[in-house]
Amino acid sequence: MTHFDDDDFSASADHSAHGGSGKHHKVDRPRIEAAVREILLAIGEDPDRGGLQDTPKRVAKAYAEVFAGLHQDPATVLSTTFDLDHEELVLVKDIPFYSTCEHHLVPFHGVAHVGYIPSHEGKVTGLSKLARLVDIYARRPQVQERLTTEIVEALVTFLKPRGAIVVVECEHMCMSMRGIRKPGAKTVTSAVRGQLHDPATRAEAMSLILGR
Ligand SMILES: Nc1nc2c(ncn2[C@@H]2O[C@H](COP(=O)(O)OP(=O)(O)OP(=O)(O)O)[C@@H](O)[C@H]2O)c(=O)[nH]1
Ligand SMILES: [Zn+2]
Repeated sequence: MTHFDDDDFSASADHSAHGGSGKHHKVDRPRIEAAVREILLAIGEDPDRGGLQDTPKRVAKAYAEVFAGLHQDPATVLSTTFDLDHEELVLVKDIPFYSTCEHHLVPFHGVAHVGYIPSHEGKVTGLSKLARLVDIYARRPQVQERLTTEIVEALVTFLKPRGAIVVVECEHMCMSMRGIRKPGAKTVTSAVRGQLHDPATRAEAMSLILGR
């Protein structure tokens, strides 16, 4: 019998940018375990030696966590809103996160800065929800550009803000530990929407983001 990961994932997960199949599979741990055993054999290891015996199970458990975002719905996170009558920029910066490069399945990690100007009704969400939003999209096979866009689009869709900005700064392990081998190289991506396109507003947001 197929055993699926038993975490409480939403049935209405947003898969629009991930596979596009519309199917809502949860993480299939036995399948990961079998695949990891195959990889160990393929690299010339003995998956039955003491130190590796539990590795397929551990990797499956870790993948269920690392890719949990595939089965989480940003709508549920951003449904917590307050009428605070605040119509100026709200910015949570330096949100640390780990994601997985979809090209090499190794980590990329860094910080995200997430800001928005609430709608005229002053509808704001909880600050932690912005960090939760980052994790939902980071815990998927990703490229940094899409991660950045998906976060800003979720803000636009669910908060209907007057403007939104997302800046992401990352080091990609696929560029550090292998391939070109340039540890420390940082990739910066940004996405802006609405009033944040205005040069003065954008400059204010960027100075807050960069002013460490
Ligand atoms: N744009 C973008 N590229 C990424 C990201 N993560 C990894 N890459 C790049 O994806 C590319 C994949 O290139 P390929 O030539 O198909 O694969 P490769 O032979 O492993 O490439 P090298 O990393 O150059 O050794 C590399 O240039 C990576 O640096 C990302 O988030 N965004
Ligand atoms: Zn990579």
